[in-house]
Amino acid sequence: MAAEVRPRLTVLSGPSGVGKSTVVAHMRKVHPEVWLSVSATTRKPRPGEKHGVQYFFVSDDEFDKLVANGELLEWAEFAGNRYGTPRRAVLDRLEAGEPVLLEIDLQGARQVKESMKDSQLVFLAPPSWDELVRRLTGRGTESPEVIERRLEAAKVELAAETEFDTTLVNTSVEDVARELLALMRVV
Ligand SMILES: Nc1nc2c(ncn2[C@@H]2O[C@H](COP(=O)(O)OP(=O)(O)O)[C@@H](O)[C@H]2O)c(=O)[nH]1
Ligand SMILES: Nc1ncnc2c1ncn2[C@@H]1O[C@H](COP(=O)(O)OP(=O)(O)O)[C@@H](O)[C@H]1O
Repeated sequence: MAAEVRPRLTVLSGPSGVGKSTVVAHMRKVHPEVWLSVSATTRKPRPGEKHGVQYFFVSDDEFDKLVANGELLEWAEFAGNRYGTPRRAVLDRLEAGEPVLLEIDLQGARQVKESMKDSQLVFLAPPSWDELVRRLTGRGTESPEVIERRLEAAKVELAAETEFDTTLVNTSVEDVARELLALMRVV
């Protein structure tokens, strides 16, 4: 099989509130067969979140062990919690010839690019700064202080856009989901 048609590892990153979860949810509604890695995290589950679905919720000790045993493809600390991608499940999917999608932060995206050279990094950008603020505020899940902190982080993330292979601007969820599927060669 030629290298350019091999299924690739695709990383989706972008500032908090830009619409990453919304785009991924829409994509999986249209194409339920698309596989998304489930990360391990030390963050506490939010109401409605289930172990093994949104995340594998682990203790600090368990996370330490995952790191020590080399079981994570990448990991990072974000807003006081640790998050990491289980390595085995990702490699199994790629070896089976299936495309793989990771929704992780900028620090994780950088590590993946370093360790897996043929991965592609996709940056999800807001149509404008004001729209990002509107979405993050409008979601209504964070306090004003947390929104401020996430917007500070967003400035750093937006400044790193040129490190990514592709930028998709999230104006229309349907359009972005379609473009992402095309990049992953699912459609
Ligand atoms: N590096 C890394 N980041 C992750 C991983 N899983 C999730 N993240 C990122 O961690 C950040 C916080 O996630 P979360 O607490 O679920 O908040 P939310 O994505 O804003 O709802 C987001 O930028 C996620 O993309 C992972 O396995 N590795
Ligand atoms: N293209 C879009 N147009 C308008 N609102 C959007 C769009 N994409 C997402 N949103 C809204 O923006 C908010 C943040 O989206 P979310 O998917 O939670 O962001 P992220 O996962 O990147 O933090 C949600 O209220 C969501 O409904």
